[in-house]
Amino acid sequence: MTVDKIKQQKKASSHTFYSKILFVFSLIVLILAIFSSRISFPRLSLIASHLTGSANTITATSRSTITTTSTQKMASSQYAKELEVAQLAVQRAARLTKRVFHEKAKGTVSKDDKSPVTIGDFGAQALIISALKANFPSDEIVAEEEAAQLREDTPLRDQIWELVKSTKLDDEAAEQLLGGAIKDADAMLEIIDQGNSKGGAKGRIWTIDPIDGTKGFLRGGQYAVCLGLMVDGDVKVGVLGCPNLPVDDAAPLAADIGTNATDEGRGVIFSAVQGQGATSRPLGTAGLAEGKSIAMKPITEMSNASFCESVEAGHSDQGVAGQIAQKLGITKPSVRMDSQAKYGSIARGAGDIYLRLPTSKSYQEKIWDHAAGDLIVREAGGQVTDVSGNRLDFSVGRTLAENKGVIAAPAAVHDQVIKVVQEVLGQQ
Ligand SMILES: Nc1ncnc2c1ncn2[C@@H]1O[C@H](COP(=O)(O)O)[C@@H](O)[C@H]1OP(=O)(O)O
Ligand SMILES: [Mg+2]
Repeated sequence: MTVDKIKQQKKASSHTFYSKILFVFSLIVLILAIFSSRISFPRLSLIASHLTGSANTITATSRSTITTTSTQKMASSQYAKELEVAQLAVQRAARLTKRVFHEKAKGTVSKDDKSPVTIGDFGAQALIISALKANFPSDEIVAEEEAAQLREDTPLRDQIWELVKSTKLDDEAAEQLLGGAIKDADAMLEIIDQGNSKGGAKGRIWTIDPIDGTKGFLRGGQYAVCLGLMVDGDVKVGVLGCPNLPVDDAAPLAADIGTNATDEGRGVIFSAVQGQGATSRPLGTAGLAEGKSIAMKPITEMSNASFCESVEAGHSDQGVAGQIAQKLGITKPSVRMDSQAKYGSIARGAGDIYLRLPTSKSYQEKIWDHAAGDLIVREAGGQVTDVSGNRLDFSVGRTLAENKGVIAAPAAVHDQVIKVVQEVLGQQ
């Protein structure tokens, strides 16, 4: 054996020796790393890639880091598509209701429970459900209206169909996102009846009140187009279109807010996603206008606070509300307005407290009358409960069977308000 060959063999065996040491060392580091909860998986693979020197692993690591980042981004904008579709659907439906609002004859008929419903209610419900079904076909829907009456009344059906087929957003992309036009009048009736879910605690369920505050709508006052998404009984997305509220979030709640609304400077969409805050934006006729974050106004002195309640004395006990306000030290008279516009108004700090006191033992509030407003107020820094201080439970069907009344106030004073509510109700 030549000296050269011996040298080569020694070099080779020492190379194998060092490789073995490096391999054992790598193994120890890897085991330690696995047991250390502080080291994340991307960092783990980075260590592995350094140890093995494999270019492939480095690529995989970068990819896994990118995936993690985009997953985190997705998590922070969870329900982004639902929010966009919901806001555009409400904007389009509000466009339809505004056309009816300005007509003298609103195609009003009486429902079985004697409450009024107009061609605006039916038309808005058809447009919203059609947009939801185009985007989320397997979601369930709890909506206020049903088409039975329209199947018997062809002239009324045709009047609604004329409205529905001619109401569009002036934005091609927005219309496309909402799935475009409904096929014909019969398809419209079927769509209206897709809002017949029983509700409940499982899965994705939308709630729709196409015109909340129909009595206000007929009087020329406040009303709201309302849409909420519940997932497993919890409200995740809420949108309120309020065509007759001032656009300006800072506009104080005037006593005449509930009457003689005009289009001038009016029309706002409130929206919220659970954990992402609440927003307001002008109600438009095309794509969505830019939104602004909204928050409830802190109450420093109860004597300066204002409270809202229903115009309709049959919907909320105004006498009891007056006693509660007096006991709280509120000196201003109540601001009366119809619909969930009350929730939106306190969420942006135009008003402070919303009181809804039961007028009968048997009435059960409907989930579509509260789902969106409840989330928007809570996301703006408020608390919403029933008169006993329990959170509204949207998971028990089409009504809030477990709750009586609604008390909404800034979180910091909500307990104080509930205490007084219970004192006053206890004396009844
Ligand atoms: N006795 C009642 N108590 C509370 N709310 C009621 C009562 N009767 C009807 N409502 C509902 O009040 C809502 C309007 O509330 P507001 O007074 O805040 O504008 C309507 O959706 C209406 O439902 P419906 O449309 O079934 O008549
Ligand atoms: Mg309603």
